[in-house]
Amino acid sequence: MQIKLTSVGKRYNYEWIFRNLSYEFVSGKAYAILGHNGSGKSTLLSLLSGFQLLSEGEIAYSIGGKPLLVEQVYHHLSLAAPYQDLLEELTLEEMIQFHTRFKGLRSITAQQLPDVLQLQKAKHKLVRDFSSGMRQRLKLGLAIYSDTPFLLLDEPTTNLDQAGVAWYLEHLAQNRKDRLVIIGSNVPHEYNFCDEQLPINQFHYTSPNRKSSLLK
Ligand SMILES: Nc1ncnc2c1ncn2[C@@H]1O[C@H](COP(=O)(O)OP(=O)(O)OP(=O)(O)O)[C@@H](O)[C@H]1O
Repeated sequence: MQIKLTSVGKRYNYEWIFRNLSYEFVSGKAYAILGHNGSGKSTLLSLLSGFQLLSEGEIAYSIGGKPLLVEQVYHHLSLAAPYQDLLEELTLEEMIQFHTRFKGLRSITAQQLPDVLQLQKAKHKLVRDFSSGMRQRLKLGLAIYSDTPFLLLDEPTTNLDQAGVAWYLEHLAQNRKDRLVIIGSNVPHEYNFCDEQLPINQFHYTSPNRKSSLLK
């Protein structure tokens, strides 16, 4: 999987979040998108996932050397993010069954996943009754263990305790080979292992006065 950005910019209404972003992401590497709160990390991740439209520029995707339409990216993508919903009315076991109808798992079976998540005791518990750390582990486990070449993780250790952070680092390390991994973060322990760091601030649009930053 390869993603090439050429002069990409995104604005909401009249506010440019970033502009002139040219970059190339390739499989086999892990990338950290860095920046303070509100700097545009989640915005960039959602552009990369194809969930949001660009305001300017181009994003080209390819897989195995063949071009991939943006509409097809979600087939090859797994995602864990704070704004992602879980199905509250399902039990853990049902949630895993539901997920695997759309995305198969890599290296383990659906029956093994609760053990891998260290949530075996919660197999029959409704997701709505999960603690925030359990929810985060479930989101991460479904993303990391989905059989996809493109893994996007936004703020992956949100709500995790020390053991949860260690779990995340271990399971991601075991499942990142040959994948493109992109992490949005401002917490060093969740991205220290990444091969590349991309501070979003360097693409912030700065203008001498606010008027000239308005869209012409
Ligand atoms: N749908 C939207 N409409 C208008 N403005 C938006 C929208 N989504 C995000 N923004 C603005 O874009 C900017 C970047 O937001 P974004 O969520 O990408 O930042 P972030 O770096 O991920 O922040 P955090 O670390 O707090 O999660 C912020 O100023 C935010 O208010």
